[in-house]
Amino acid sequence: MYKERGILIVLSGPSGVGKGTVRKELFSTPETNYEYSISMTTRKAREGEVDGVDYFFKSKEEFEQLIEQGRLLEYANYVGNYYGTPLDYVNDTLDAGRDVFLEIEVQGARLVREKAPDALFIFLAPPSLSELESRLVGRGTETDDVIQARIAAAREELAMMDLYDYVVENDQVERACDKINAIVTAEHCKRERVEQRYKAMLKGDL
Ligand SMILES: Nc1ncnc2c1ncn2[C@@H]1O[C@H](COP(=O)(O)OP(=O)(O)OP(=O)(O)O)[C@@H](O)[C@H]1O
Ligand SMILES: Nc1nc2c(ncn2[C@@H]2O[C@H](COP(=O)(O)O)[C@@H](O)[C@H]2O)c(=O)[nH]1
Repeated sequence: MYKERGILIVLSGPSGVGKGTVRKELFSTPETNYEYSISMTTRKAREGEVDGVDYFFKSKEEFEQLIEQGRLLEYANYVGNYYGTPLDYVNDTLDAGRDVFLEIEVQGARLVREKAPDALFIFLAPPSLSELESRLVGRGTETDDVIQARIAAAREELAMMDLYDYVVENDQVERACDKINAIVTAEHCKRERVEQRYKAMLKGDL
């Protein structure tokens, strides 16, 4: 039986905007029907992060081997570390008719746009630059140098938001989640093309 391919959902935006927080909130409810693609990274695990849950933590050599073997849908070198999306997991899950959710930075999202133009691109925007900075500082997981580098990157990343299908402001986590779920539901309605099935039925083709 023909099975509709899942939708590749790409949530992107600057560091500290709340992508991880929004993603965890989305996945904490049983109604959420997406599969989260766990990324590979060469970054060191933060306190409490678990290999195979938060990321697959890799050495630089291991990561470069994955690149050479073509096993990543996309990857980026972001503020001194590699981050990438496993290709087979994404393809197998989409082929099984399940939606896949990527939470990635902006360079990577651009590469996905080239390789999978039918993906759904959502940019998570902060209420303001100063709020972005205070979220990044308040998280307390990076050194001052890294925070400054991420803020510098954020200015360039924010300039890319009009390349996305949708921009969702993360003023409140629950509100942002509701909007993302609504966008995905609408995208399913669009792709199901119910009206074409009706037209075929009315013509007697089905
Ligand atoms: N809507 C919100 N209002 C206030 N604080 C928020 C909101 N969303 C997230 N935060 C806080 O902002 C900080 C950064 O959030 P988070 O780690 O989810 O960002 P991120 O975009 O995933 O960052 P990175 O790209 O660096 O992984 C966290 O301390 C989080 O609790
Ligand atoms: N291009 C990709 N970016 C990714 C991927 N997984 C995570 N990320 C993004 O990297 C930055 C930094 O993450 P952090 O965990 O060190 O704070 C952040 O914007 C993530 O969304 C990926 O597979 N590809």
